[in-house]
Amino acid sequence: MIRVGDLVHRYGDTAAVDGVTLTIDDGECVILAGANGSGKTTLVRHFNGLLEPDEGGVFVNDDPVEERLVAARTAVAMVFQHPEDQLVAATVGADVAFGPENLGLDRGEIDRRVRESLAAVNLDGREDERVDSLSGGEVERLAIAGALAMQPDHLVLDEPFTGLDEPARQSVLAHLSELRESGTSLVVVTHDLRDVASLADRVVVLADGRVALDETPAAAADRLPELDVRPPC
Ligand SMILES: Nc1ncnc2c1ncn2[C@@H]1O[C@H](COP(=O)(O)OP(=O)(O)OP(=O)(O)O)[C@@H](O)[C@H]1O
Repeated sequence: MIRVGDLVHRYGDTAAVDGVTLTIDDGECVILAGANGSGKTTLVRHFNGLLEPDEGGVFVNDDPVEERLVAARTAVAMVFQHPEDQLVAATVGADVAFGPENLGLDRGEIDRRVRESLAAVNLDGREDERVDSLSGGEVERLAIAGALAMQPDHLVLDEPFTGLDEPARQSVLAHLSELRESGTSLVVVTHDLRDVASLADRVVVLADGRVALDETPAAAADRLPELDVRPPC
């Protein structure tokens, strides 16, 4: 479970996250939506301690993130916009293996996770390719594979579908659905609900750093346009 309590994050005098309280249960899929600049990325960066709260705090699996940083980073995997900044190795296989290697897993388990994670994003069998030869969409898929290989309790994806073609999108969606079934919670940051509405249990909309809406997708649909969120078709 991820529990956010009265979280405030300021950049200078401006509160980008302004008193957010939110719980994400295990196995739940939450869409985090809102207009540009509403605080979505800032909020999720607190889920594994990439930012420190000015007020309030975040608990992951009941551990306070600030005090149990390694536990939080093991439990919560993130895929951000500009995934090219997240790549850590020269080849596809080595990049996906990096996280599991740091968990100290044995080689057989690492290889299995690399294979399965690449297959989930339609990059099967491309372990030996250089990352600098990949297209933008392939880099996005590689970053998602890297997060999947961690088999995290909670997976946060910030605008994961922007550069994906339809087969890759369908493949990632199918895998996210399986993950949710297996108890992984998913937080998908987007301002276009068409991507993941079918998967979501809840839609949380931020406006000016505050929770403006927290509803099921069906109940939220009517209010989304006024909050600058594109509703599902
Ligand atoms: N590093 C930073 N320094 C100063 N201000 C920042 C920084 N990062 C974000 N902000 C500001 O904080 C506010 C929230 O930004 P954030 O990126 O969290 O919003 P967002 O909802 O994720 O936006 P987008 O949909 O455009 O990605 C914005 O006003 C933004 O300009």
